[in-house]
Amino acid sequence: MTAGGFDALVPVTDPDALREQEQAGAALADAVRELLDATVRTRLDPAQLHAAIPAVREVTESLLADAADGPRGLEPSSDGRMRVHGNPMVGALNPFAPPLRIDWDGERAATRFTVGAAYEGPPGCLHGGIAAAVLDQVLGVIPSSIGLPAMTATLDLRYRRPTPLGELSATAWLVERDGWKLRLEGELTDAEGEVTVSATGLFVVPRVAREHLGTPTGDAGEFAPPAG
Ligand SMILES: CCCCC/C=C\C/C=C\C/C=C\C/C=C\CCCC(=O)SCCNC(=O)CCNC(=O)[C@H](O)C(C)(C)COP(=O)(O)OP(=O)(O)OC[C@H]1O[C@@H](n2cnc3c(N)ncnc32)[C@H](O)[C@@H]1OP(=O)(O)O
Repeated sequence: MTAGGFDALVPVTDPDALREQEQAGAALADAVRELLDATVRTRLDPAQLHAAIPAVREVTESLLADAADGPRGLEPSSDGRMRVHGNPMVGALNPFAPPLRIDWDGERAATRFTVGAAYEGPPGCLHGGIAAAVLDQVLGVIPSSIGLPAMTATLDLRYRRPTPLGELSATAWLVERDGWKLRLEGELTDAEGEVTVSATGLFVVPRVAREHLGTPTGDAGEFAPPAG
């Protein structure tokens, strides 16, 4: 990802060790993403499917030997930015995330990504809820990148044509700012360049974030914790 529009960062004690941890976690997520895709696509017979389960469970048990009790929440990254690593769209540690890698320059955000069998809704096409999640995330990056971390208050979608699975892109842009409210628009586009879904969103800086303004991170919708 590119840097955000401002550079408020949190101090990281040992960035090299943290980077190594992040890279290993992301590599594991990549491998599990392949497993997810294979699980959906496999045509092995019932006995072969049952035979695969113990090995998968063994890996799960090994990972749970040292795991958080619940969601990870906001954590500092090796680059000093706060991130939700479990985010289902951009989280580096989440195998369900495509993952999106969103570039932004303040008032515009864009991503190219690939979706396969695990995201299928209508046959051969992207599930509409996933399209909504992608657009929610891409629109949601912009408020943070201009220092106004905001939550989705409304998200209106127009599904213009089916979105084929495969390579896609999404873009979003700021239309208007009115105090703590931001109006954003965006589009999901297929590999042929056809717009398949268009979105309009109202994002509102929540009261809790208003108290923390001045310490946003500029990253994918996260904000820094309160000082002290
Ligand atoms: C558990 C705590 C979490 C705290 C997180 C804090 C900050 C995080 C910020 C960014 C990071 C978040 C996510 C990552 C980025 C992208 C991922 C995609 C985004 C999401 O996935 S995000 C999850 C889905 N999202 C929600 O889960 C929101 C649930 N909801 C609420 O949390 C409140 O509802 C909220 C915050 C929307 C407003 O509440 P509030 O109390 O802060 O603000 P308030 O009511 O004062 O409204 C101020 C002005 O906005 C107007 N306004 C409000 N809502 C409106 C609406 N729906 N339509 C038209 N106008 C609306 C009012 O009319 C007033 O307008 P005016 O000033 O002109 O009178």
